[in-house]
Amino acid sequence: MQALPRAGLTNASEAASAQLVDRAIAAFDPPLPLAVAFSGGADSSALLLACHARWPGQVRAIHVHHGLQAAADGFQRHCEQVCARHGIPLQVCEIDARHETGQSPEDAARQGRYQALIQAAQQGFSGADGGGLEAVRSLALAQHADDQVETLLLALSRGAGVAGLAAMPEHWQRAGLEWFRPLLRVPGQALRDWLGQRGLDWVEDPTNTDQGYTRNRIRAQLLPVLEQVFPQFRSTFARSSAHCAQAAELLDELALSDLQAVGMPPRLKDLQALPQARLGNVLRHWLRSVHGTTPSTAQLAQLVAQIGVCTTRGHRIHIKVGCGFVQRRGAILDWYNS
Ligand SMILES: Nc1ncnc2c1ncn2[C@@H]1O[C@H](COP(=O)(O)OP(=O)(O)OP(=O)(O)O)[C@@H](O)[C@H]1O
Repeated sequence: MQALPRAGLTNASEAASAQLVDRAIAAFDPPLPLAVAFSGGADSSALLLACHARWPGQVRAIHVHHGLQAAADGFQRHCEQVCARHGIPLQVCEIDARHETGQSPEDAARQGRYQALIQAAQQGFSGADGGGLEAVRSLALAQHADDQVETLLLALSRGAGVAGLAAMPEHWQRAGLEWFRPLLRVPGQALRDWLGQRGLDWVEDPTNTDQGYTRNRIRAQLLPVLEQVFPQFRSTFARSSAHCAQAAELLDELALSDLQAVGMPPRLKDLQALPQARLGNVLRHWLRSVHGTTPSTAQLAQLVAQIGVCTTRGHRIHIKVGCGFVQRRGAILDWYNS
C-alpha cells in the first residue's frame, strides 16, 4: 500500500480531463443523504470528495475491510484519516471475504462487500456529536468508463450473450436503497487528474497491478492499444453495451410470455411449436428464474436438439444442465437437482 501525494497539475489537457468529473457530478442527482462506497483508491476518493463538495453534510462514507491482504489495515487507516480531515461520517465494516470452493475470489469479495454496504447503510451513521444522522437513501459506487470497457471485454472473452455484454448498469434499486454508478462515462485518468488538481492523495491497491488477473492485463495491455486504434472506444463500446442491455430486456420479456404459453413445468408439445432461438431463450429463462441454474451453450444446444426429435412416447430425455438434470416426464419437462 502506498499513499500518493500529488503535485499541482501541469497542463491544460489534464485540467480539461479533470472537468469531466465535475460534469458527471453536476449531472448526478441522487436522493440524499448519499453514502459512497469508499475503498481509499483513486476512483472512490474522487467520487467521495466530489460528492462531499457538492452536498456538504449530506454525504457519508462506507469502507469495507476485506481482511484478505496485509495492506487492508493501511487502507482502513487512510480512509479514517481522509474522512476525519474532511468531516465526512464514516462506517467501517469488517467482513470475512474468503471464497468457497468453486467460487472466484473476486466474486466472493464483491458479494461480501455488497452485503456489508447494505448493512452499513441500514444501520445508519453517527454525527460528530455522537447523535444519529438521517437515514441514507442512496449508495454510490465509483466504477468508471475504463472499468466498464474491461467488464465488456471480460464478458466477450467468456463468450457471453447480450445479458453479459450489457455490462454494468448506472442505476438500480436493492434493499430499499437507490444504487448509482455516476462515473461510468468518466475515464479513469480523469479521476486521477481531478485528485491531482486538488493535491489530494489516495492509496494504490497492490493487487491492481498484479498481471495474474485478466482484468489487470486488459487494463495494462489492451486499453493502451485500443486508445491508439479506436480513440472513441469508451463511448462506442458503452453504446454497444446499452444496445445489448435493451436486447436483453426484450429477450426477458419474450421469455416471460413464452413461459406463460408453454406452462410451468413446460409442456413438450408447446415447446416444439417454438422456433429454435425462442425455444433456447425460454428454456434458459425457465432454468435460471425458476431453478436458479444456468445451462452452458453446449447443454442448451443438446436440450433444444433433443426436444426437436422427441416425437415418440418412449423417447427419453435426460440431460445434465447447470447444477442438475432436465428429464422428460410424460408430456412435460422436469428439472431436478442431483
Ligand atoms: N473495500 C472497499 N470498501 C468500500 N467500497 C469499496 C471497496 N472496494 C471497492 N469498493 C467500491 O466498489 C467499487 C468497485 O470496486 P473495484 O474493486 O472494482 O474498484 P477499486 O479498484 O477498489 O476502485 P477504487 O479506485 O475506488 O479503489 C469501487 O469504486 C468502490 O466504490
